[in-house]
Amino acid sequence: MDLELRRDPYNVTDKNAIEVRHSRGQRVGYVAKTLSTRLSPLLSERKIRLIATAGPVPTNTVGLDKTAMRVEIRGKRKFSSDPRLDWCFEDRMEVKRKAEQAQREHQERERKGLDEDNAKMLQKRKGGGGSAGGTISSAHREYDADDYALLSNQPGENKPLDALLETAAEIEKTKRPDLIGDLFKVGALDPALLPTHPSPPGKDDGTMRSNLLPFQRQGLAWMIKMEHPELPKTVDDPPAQLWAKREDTQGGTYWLNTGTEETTRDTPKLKRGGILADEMGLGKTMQTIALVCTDDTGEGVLEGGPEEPDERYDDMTLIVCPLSVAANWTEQFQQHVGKKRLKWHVYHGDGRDLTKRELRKFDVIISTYQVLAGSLPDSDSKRSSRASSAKGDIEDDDEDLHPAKKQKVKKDSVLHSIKWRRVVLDEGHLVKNPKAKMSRACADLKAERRWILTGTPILNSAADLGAMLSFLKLCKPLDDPDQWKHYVSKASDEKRAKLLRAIVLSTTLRRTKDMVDTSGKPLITLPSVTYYKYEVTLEGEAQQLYREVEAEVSASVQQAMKEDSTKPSFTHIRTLRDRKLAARIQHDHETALGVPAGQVGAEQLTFLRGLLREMTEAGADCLACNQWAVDARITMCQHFFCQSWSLLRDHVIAPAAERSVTPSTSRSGSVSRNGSVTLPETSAKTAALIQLLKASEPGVKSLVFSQWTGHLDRIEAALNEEGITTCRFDGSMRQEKREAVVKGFVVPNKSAVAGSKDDRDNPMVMLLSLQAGALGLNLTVASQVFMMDPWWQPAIEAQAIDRVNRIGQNKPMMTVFAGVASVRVFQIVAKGTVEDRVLEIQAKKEAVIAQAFSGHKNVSQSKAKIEITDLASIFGIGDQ
Ligand SMILES: Nc1ncnc2c1ncn2[C@@H]1O[C@H](COP(=O)(O)OP(=O)(O)OP(=O)(O)O)[C@@H](O)[C@H]1O
Repeated sequence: MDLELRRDPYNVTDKNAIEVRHSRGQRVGYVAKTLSTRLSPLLSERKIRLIATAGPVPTNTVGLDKTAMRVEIRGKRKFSSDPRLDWCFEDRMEVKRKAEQAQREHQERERKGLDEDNAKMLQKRKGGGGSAGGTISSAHREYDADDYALLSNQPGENKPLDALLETAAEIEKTKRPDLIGDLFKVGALDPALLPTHPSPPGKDDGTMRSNLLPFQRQGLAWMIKMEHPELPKTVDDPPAQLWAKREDTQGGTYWLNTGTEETTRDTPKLKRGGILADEMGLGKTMQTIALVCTDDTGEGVLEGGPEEPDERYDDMTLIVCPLSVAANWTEQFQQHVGKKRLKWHVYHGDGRDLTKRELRKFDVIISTYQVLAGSLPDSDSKRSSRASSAKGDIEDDDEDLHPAKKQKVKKDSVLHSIKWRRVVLDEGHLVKNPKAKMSRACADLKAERRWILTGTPILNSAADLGAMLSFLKLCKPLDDPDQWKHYVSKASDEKRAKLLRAIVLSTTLRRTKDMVDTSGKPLITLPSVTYYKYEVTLEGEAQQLYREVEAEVSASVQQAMKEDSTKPSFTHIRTLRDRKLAARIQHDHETALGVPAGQVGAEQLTFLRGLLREMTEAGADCLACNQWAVDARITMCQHFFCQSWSLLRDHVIAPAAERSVTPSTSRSGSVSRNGSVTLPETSAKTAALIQLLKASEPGVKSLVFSQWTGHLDRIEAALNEEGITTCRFDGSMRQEKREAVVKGFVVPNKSAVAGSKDDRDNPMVMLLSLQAGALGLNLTVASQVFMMDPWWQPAIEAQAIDRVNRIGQNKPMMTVFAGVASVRVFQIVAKGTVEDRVLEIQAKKEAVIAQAFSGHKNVSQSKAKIEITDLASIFGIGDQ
């Protein structure tokens, strides 16, 4: 059979390694070292190519030690005289042997003091032999198994993946704290005990093409109840949206707000909706679709019988999501419902041409956060006028808007002019800053029922919950950020923890993948996830460069901490570090090229502005806050930020032509046309990635995440060079392109491995930017995830990983390691750099958030410490 031989320059144990692959592309072993050492340099110089054949070679080489093969070495005639090829030619080898023999004899004679003439003659013979003619155009030589073999069963080489995995540290992440989930794991709050919808939409009644799973039927019933909330009937009933019923000494009843301790005799108004926070991939989209397909009256679920919906609202649901998941929603509607039953429309890009009247023909409108944020005027922050489209006919909603905080939406904001039955914010944790334009635009929508879907309700701190309440308008008055600050943030540890728990329990439902039903059966069965920390070592100059830059950044952090006004965040620091690194490398590069530092050329400026425009239109997220970038700025190294990230302000390009570029230091200088700078860590990590990808089992598709699109570019180039076909999903891509990429990738490619011929039309690797690709996508076709740079927020990483670890991940045979079916997650970390410490910070961050909910002492100090001490510890400041 034909075999393929190719260089494996990323092999860490042997830089001359040559892989042997089946014609289908699967690696079966390596060429014997004795031979690969000779051939490898010539292959790299492209002086030769190899054609190999052998008898049958099994796909599974376990148990196989060595096997012989025949290799033809082909190349251009002019290279044939290269002395490194002498060993291929019997005549040249004969001459060589004779010369060596003569040499030995000569040395012997010399040693014995024999005559000089003979020695000269022998020397001449040796030189002549080296230039002997011959051709290698079809030279070949047969070797025995010892000389020329496939090594297949030696530790570290015959099972390349096993060997690689052995060098990676397995990280215990399966037991990561899930504070919100844990609240539901106790006693009567156990979601397994929730009532089930008796007759959910499904295949039987023809309303949906799929049936809900049992826990999803419970979820649907809970959602319906939350859309029809009821106040407690007796003093013993649990509070609803924090309102508890109380009796005074005269037997009269009044209402106590358990959050603010305010009392009133007026019956409080409850709001409709809540937070569905099931872990990623358990079917929040699916349950929401079922809710849309269900009768709005709550029939069959409400104990008191159906309740007529308010007719002042249009019977329409608005779904607001990040652009990257808009296609997923249409796909899910198509898959589970179909156009005959429901009509939906995507209100984004060209889809925005429809008028209000035209939109009313649809049941569901899917739009994006970017469209919503664009509906507020640019300089709206100081305005406080009333929402323009409100005619005052929906009093409830007008009351919802805190008068001082009402916004003036643009007159043509169709989405704000509709009174929605229901508004759903998908990935609703994105509205984490209630003062941000995007959050305000969402809060200003008019809706009878408001929902947030998120698998990661808490990203940074308990304040994220407050931000969600601002949209939901639940648990008044804590939905007002100022009131939240007053009653929650400033409360004592114990009181705050109690309050947070009460808010979660009256607004949220969360089920996690490890939960079981009442009979002890898991909610869903998924393969396990194994996490590996895979360290790469930076050497020599790269290591030195990192040390120097980290020292510089450390000084900046110390300064910022002293001033206290800047409040640097983890992301700031990482960005600052990378920026400094890039600037340094850039500077060196420019010095070498003779480009004057500190100047930005017109062409480059045009390029960066174009890119900025493109990214803004595409709705790229701010690298620092992970939200849709407000008043976006781009750095010279093509990083995209909200204007407000002050540490970076000196280094950015603003959209308006009159604003100029102000490079921060003479070091930053100009950048090449595409602005890319190769950080040394990238190449070391890419080498590791290539090794792991190539060693993976046939059929295993992989997701590769990085937060820097520049890194993705370089990874892409390196992988492509290695013959590994890739596809790409990032924030700069248009909606249609994203859709097409996902559609192409989700087709399984069962027998292919990365880099084989079979991966050309159906790639085994998808490169994703963490910002655009971590949320909402269904990519269960993959069973391996690579995180190329650790992220500060564990929840963001969990989001990325759960693109594969979700319903539909049923390919356990694909990644069997040590006999266990598993999804593999690799955290590729540059050893001895700041990244090493990020993983520790992740764990700490989780613990600090958990503390806020548990009410441990000194929570507020701990909270502050995550900002300051951890930053300090990243750069070793605390140790000084
Ligand atoms: N009852 C069901 N029947 C068939 N497929 C289902 C069902 N529930 C969920 N799925 C599928 O499981 C996958 C994950 O579901 P879904 O996208 O709704 O999860 P999610 O919780 O919204 O995830 P994320 O938080 O990542 O957005 C989807 O492909 C969906 O079609």
